[in-house]
Amino acid sequence: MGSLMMLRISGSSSMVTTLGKSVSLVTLRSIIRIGSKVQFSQCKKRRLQHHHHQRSSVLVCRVVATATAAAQGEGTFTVKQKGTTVQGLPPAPSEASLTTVMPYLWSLASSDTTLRWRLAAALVLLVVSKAAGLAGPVLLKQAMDDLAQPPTLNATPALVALILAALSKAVSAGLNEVRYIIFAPLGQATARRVGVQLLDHILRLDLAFHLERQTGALSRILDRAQRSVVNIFRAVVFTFIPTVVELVLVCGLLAQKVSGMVAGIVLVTFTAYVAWTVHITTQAAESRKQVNKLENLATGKAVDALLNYETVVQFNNQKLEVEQYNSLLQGYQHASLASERLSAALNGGQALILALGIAAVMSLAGLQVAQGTMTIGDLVLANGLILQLSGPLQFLGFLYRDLRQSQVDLESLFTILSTQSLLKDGTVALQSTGKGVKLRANNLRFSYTSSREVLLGVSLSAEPGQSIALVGASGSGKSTIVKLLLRLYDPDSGSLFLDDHDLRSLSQESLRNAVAVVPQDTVLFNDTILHNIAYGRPSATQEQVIQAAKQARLHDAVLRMPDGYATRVGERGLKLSGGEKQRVAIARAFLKGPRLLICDEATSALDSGTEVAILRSLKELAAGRTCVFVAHRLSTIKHCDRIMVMDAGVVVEEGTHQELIAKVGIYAHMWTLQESEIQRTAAIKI
Ligand SMILES: Nc1ncnc2c1ncn2[C@@H]1O[C@H](COP(=O)(O)OP(=O)(O)OP(=O)(O)O)[C@@H](O)[C@H]1O
Repeated sequence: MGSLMMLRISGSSSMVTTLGKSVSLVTLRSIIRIGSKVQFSQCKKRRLQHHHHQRSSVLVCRVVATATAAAQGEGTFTVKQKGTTVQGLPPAPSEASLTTVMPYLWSLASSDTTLRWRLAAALVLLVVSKAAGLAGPVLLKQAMDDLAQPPTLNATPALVALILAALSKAVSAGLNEVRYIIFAPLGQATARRVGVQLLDHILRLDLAFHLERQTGALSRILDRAQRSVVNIFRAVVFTFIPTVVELVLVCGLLAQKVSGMVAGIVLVTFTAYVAWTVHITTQAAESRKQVNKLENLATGKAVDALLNYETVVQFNNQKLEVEQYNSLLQGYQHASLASERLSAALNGGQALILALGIAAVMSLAGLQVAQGTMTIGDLVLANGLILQLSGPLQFLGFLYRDLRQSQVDLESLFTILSTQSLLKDGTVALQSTGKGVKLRANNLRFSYTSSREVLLGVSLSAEPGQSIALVGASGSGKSTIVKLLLRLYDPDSGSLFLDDHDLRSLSQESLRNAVAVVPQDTVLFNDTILHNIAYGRPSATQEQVIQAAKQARLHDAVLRMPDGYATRVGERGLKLSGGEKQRVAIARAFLKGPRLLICDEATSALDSGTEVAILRSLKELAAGRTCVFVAHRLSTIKHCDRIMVMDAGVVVEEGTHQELIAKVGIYAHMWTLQESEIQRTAAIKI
């Protein structure tokens, strides 16, 4: 005997589903304390290592469940705990300058103890590897000075110094590699956190935000934000800090071992180099912004055309799409070329400054050697140290550019992260299971844009388990009411109540758990049909999903098409008809078991045979739940408890089918028209 147990933990909130009943829990302890309903005991945590280096832990517990008198279960259950919990991000700064980005990234990286240790270890290794690198030229100078004193009695110290000088490079490089390995997870983990949080944030933003953005452009921002985080970390931890440390060490050594003058020239060269790099890169950043903008437009255009492939082909507009894409790409090319030219100026200038600096140091050192104020060893030391510094300096320019570009990319990230949803989430939890919900709407007024009001004072109500229908002319505001019910928008004035709670006071999660929508056009994910149905309740078992599919009259043969349950929609010729897609939507709703069912033109795109079959499924689904039907075909809603006839944003008639027919008003007129249409079609068929 067994009962279904699923526990999902993410962050601090938990959810346990037992015998079809969901209970929100804060920690595992409180699950154990529930006692009378569910008892977890002998819990053992087991860590699992998956491929792709993912780790998760699994809690295996002995569970005794006595949820209802009829169903009792006892047995050992596996409780899965997600290994990839994501903590919240620190608040994003309002703009992306170096002074705001660094503290932001620092707080991202330092919020995790392991990452903090990695960062500390990487910084220690950095100093040690730099010191090892600089030891090379110093040892070389030592050997030169020893060997330059004839006759050399004992050459051993000089030879040892030469060998150590050669080895120091290898030691420095080796330590560098270790630093990369220690650092890599830090950059990756931080980038992942940014990516996950950004997607989470975007998905929680309101519909208005999503309607204004192009999906392709959003996905690029998501992509670039993660790359930028890694780039900035790499640039700062591997290049800027090391170069500054190295510069200080080199100048100190030169001043002490060679001369203050040489150290001064190195400092001037470095300053000129950085000034040139910053000057050109600032211009390049502007140019890069333009490149990004045009690239986003071009990608967005291509994604749009691909997503709307069928429409493009139906209107024979391939040429138009390609031409528009081409002109956007041309703009992108011009902007990229300008960016490339700046890049060439940057590289040329940097090389020149460096060459002039080295020439100045070497000629000064050569002069001093000739005058006898400097040894050959000093000259070798100066040369070695400058070469040591020039390597990372060249890298510095490249990474500074990268850094500025990343800064530009992060600006888009911050803009999105600081965008707040227009809909403030409430705190009251609407009961998600149980009988139908009580629905009230008082005097709803709403406009999408300030220029036109779409709803001009709509009131409606439904008792638990009742069904209401919204009918009326196209554009009269029926779907808008549905959007308000789902709280995709808030009304400008008036209020909506579910179970006597104002919709604005409800948590959106609980609201959406209690409501299911069967839309006109069901969107399927590129996954198996089972997955698409399970989307209604991801924690459902395969048996429950198949049961829901049966309730929606989706035949097993369709589920298994073309060979087994594993085929993804769109793969190996698996494509569903309009009616089958509707059944998937209905199966989703069955699985969800909502308190409020909304059918927005659920059958209007179907032939009458399929419509009858789907209406039968819908009727079963609707039983006991509160339902809102939006329909053009009146035959589909004539049994509803209340029918609201809408026109230009107001309810013009309301009542039952019989009452409205008896009234001989708009509804009765629409009914007569549709009936005679049906008879005419039937006559044509005969
Ligand atoms: N996102 C939007 N932005 C601006 N106007 C919108 C938006 N969505 C709908 N509208 C407008 O609001 C009005 C009401 O639209 P709604 O979709 O609610 O009508 P409907 O009665 O459901 O129509 P139909 O029966 O054709 O689906 C229409 O004039 C429509 O153009």
